[in-house]
Amino acid sequence: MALAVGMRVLTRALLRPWARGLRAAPGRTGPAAGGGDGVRCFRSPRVLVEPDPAAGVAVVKMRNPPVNSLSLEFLTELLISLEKLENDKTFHGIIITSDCPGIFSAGLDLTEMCGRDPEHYAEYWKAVQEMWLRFYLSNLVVIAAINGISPAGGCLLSLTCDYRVLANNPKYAIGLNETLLGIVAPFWFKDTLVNTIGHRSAERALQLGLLFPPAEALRVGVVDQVVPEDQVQSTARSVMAQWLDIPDHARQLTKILMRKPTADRLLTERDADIENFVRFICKDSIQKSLHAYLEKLKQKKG
Ligand SMILES: CCCCC/C=C\C/C=C\CCC/C=C/C(=O)SCCNC(=O)CCNC(=O)[C@H](O)C(C)(C)COP(=O)(O)OP(=O)(O)OC[C@H]1O[C@@H](n2cnc3c(N)ncnc32)[C@H](O)[C@@H]1OP(=O)(O)O
Repeated sequence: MALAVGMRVLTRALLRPWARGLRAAPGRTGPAAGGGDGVRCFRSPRVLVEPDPAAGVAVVKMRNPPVNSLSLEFLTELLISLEKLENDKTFHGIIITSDCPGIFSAGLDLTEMCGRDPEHYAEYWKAVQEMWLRFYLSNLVVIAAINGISPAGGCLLSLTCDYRVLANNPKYAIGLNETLLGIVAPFWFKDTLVNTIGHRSAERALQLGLLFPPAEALRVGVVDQVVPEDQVQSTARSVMAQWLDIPDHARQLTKILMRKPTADRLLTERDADIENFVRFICKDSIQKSLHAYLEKLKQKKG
């Protein structure tokens, strides 16, 4: 008993620095509907939360069609959903997945980084940082059930999770492909990949902008498991049960021990990182590359 209380105090002390200043901004979430068992169901236009209170797990479904691009509004809604779940003692784990067929997330929303003013770029980048910090340091067990393609920011979101299950579909691929767009993955994207697959594999993947199909993703370690498409959710649920069997405080402290140095680096350089991003993204050459890339995506159809 005394040990459990001591662990709780220690956990709070360790988590406190991240809790401060990391609260999600108020957004457009809909009213929480009370469930019959007292557990709240969270609704927002782009995030669907399906709670399973008996298991202590909630499934968070991203539904920002057509491609779940991480727009400012979508990021805000995701963060608010995460915060609500973290603040509800019913939940110990979340499974993040997509409600858009064939696409987990197309990554950062290119329209947020093109043809806007520097203030907008700064606001957007702060939200991207926030998403990374909040998911990376979440006290919940976070499992990605990756049921679609997951480039760049979509891959980053998966990499913040504790475990990744990818559907075995040859159309799906995952990786940090920024260089293919003529842009550079920031140091904290790079650090997260290095922590997951090691320095050499990360260097090669980042320079070449590799998008790994399922078998390759598993071999290099970008994902932990590849399963038939119809088993992605059930696999995520059974992996979650294993993780939830571990005493929560011990697991949370271990997660923080493993991730703190990486998160600290961004926390201490957060403003400089925003300035760097704004300077980089405002360059004519970068704007031209991004415009050309967006045009190519649009013309693909016609
Ligand atoms: C040393 C100095 C260092 C300094 C460093 C400082 C700062 C670093 C600077 C920048 C870092 C930025 C990091 C960026 C991270 C990112 O995530 S960038 C986004 C990367 N994403 C992609 O490359 C994916 C692009 N999309 C696709 O490949 C495809 O859309 C698809 C996901 C495979 C889906 O294909 P399909 O189903 O065929 O759908 P469409 O291509 O037709 O797309 C439908 C519409 O969606 C629009 N769209 C697609 N992706 C995005 C996106 N990421 N953002 C916004 N919009 C997107 C697409 O244009 C279509 O729109 P329309 O319907 O035509 O209007």
